[in-house]
Amino acid sequence: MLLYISCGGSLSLSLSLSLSFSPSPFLLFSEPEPKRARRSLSLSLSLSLSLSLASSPIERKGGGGMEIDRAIRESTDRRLQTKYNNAIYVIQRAFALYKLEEVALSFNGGKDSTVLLHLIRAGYYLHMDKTDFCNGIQQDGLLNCPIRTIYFESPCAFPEINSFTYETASHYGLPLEIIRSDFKSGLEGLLKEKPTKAIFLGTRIGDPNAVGQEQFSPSSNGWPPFMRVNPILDWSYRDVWSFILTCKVKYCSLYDQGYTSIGSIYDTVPNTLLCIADSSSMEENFKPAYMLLDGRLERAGRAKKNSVKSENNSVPSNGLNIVDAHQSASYRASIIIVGDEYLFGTFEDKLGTALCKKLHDIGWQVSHIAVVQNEIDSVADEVERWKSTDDMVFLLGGLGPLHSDVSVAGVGKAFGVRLAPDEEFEEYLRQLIGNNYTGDRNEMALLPEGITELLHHKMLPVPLIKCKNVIILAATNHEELDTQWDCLLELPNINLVRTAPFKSKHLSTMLSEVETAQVLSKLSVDFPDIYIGCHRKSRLGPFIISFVGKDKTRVESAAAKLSQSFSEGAFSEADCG
Ligand SMILES: Cc1cc2nc3c(=O)[nH]c(=O)nc-3n(C[C@H](O)[C@H](O)[C@H](O)COP(=O)(O)O)c2cc1C
Ligand SMILES: Nc1ncnc2c1ncn2[C@@H]1O[C@H](COP(=O)(O)OP(=O)(O)OP(=O)(O)O)[C@@H](O)[C@H]1O
Ligand SMILES: [Mg+2]
Repeated sequence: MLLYISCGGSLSLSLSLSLSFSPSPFLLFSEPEPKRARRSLSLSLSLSLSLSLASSPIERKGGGGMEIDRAIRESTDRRLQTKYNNAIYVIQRAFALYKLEEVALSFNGGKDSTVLLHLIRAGYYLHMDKTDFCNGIQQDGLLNCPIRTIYFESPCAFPEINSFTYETASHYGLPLEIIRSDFKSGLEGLLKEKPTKAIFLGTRIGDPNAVGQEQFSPSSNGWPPFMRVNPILDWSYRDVWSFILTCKVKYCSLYDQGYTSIGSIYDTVPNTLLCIADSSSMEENFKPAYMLLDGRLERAGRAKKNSVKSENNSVPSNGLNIVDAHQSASYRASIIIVGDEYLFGTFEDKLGTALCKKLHDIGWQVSHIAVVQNEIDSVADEVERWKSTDDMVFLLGGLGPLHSDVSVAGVGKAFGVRLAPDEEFEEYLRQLIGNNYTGDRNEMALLPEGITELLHHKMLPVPLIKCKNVIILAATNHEELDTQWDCLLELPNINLVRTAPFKSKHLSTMLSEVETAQVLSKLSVDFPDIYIGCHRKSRLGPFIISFVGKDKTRVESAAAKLSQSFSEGAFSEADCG
């Protein structure tokens, strides 16, 4: 369903002029709150085009976007200026490529779309500025921003987000098009009703949906055809807040209450990293979003989709359901060991086994352990194979500055993303190894773009690398593995969930495999939820049968059933540590 709401703006010059003087929308807006950080705005008298218009009605009403351009140019933040210039370039390219009525801004009141809105206002002002000078048109008509603005309104949105979106649209005269259906069908309807060739989005590298996107990316297969324009794709969390604070633009009040990335009311809470410890108060208080130091943790307040699995281990009588119940309570991991030395037989891998034990101890199943060569393709193939079937994939080895250290590149290839320099990781490496790199850029700081999360912990000299559900461990011995594992268990939001531990029982017998085979085969059918494994240390020594599962009673009854099938004393309990 599509609703068109005119908020005081229009594509027509005269209409936008008359409506922009209506005072009511502006009353909704106050100056930025005092607690927000302010930067002094020095009024330099440089002969910039924007300053030459400083006293025009555009500036007085604040609708023309020139104040944004001026705030950035007057700031001393060189990084922000570069990011701004690049974003404006992308926006101007879009305005040059498409007719104004064919482009739309996808705006949802979030911090990224707030930045995007103001960049578009500035880009539009600069674009029109050039056009008008060419055409000899006066500037005074550009009080509002007449870019079509689409908002997918949902009953699950925070009321603060909803009202901020409406107020902002009203304030800047954005012609708002409200869509009350899911993104895909909403866009199908939109494209049928109005020719829409390009849509501006506030997507940033690091967003789950940014993988593989460029600044201009056609919509995905299966989506209606349009160009996704992502002017702030390369902006960091810090860049977003530098822009908002430098330009002193209003943002949704939730960001002053500890929210750092906003989804629905059902999956978003304030970011605990901003919680202010105050034992005297019963209430939890939070610092504003711009105080978050590590932007990589901006989504720490967002619940992970599908992260909560059923812990219900109850066993129904029907065997099929037993399997389902058992599987739903288990997480699966795979382990990939990278190293030619293990394949030559020169060294024996012990860390993989130790990691299996650690995973087993937190109730996870290890589906697979592989040893691969130091080749990007070997790593990529193996990661590719397991990343979608297992909850987590662990890589051991192949991390470092050597030609044979290919784990990071292999992971990037498996996800189809390129490697890009990671400033923060580079800084850690610099602190650890000084400036003794080969070449002018540290190759170890090239990480898979858009999917890398650095896992920080005070016990780790360098954060661990996580790409989606793949974690690259940096351990070379048991002690390091123990430390890294303990850190992983303490870190929030990485989905390494402790589940019900496995229970096991081991029986030892001097009976032969031939004598026990038939009974064991029937047991495995009767107890599909229990792993029944056999092991012997020597051909002539005792034969060990293991029963492993999450339900202790089921483990016990499977073991008891085996014992009862043979003469008394044929089995004794074995301790397999
Ligand atoms: C205007 C617009 C265009 C989109 N186009 C695509 C697309 O082409 N392909 C796609 O997979 N998702 C597309 N999406 C969905 C987004 O990738 C993403 O799921 C959405 O922004 C919600 O993010 P969240 O799941 O983190 O809340 C689009 C969303 C919007 C609002
Ligand atoms: N409901 C929506 N209506 C319109 N556009 C949307 C909607 N949800 C997402 N988008 C578009 O997708 C972009 C990315 O969404 P995302 O949630 O990552 O960023 P944000 O909401 O702007 O900021 P935050 O990360 O703080 O939530 C938005 O900037 C906006 O362009
Ligand atoms: Mg959001």
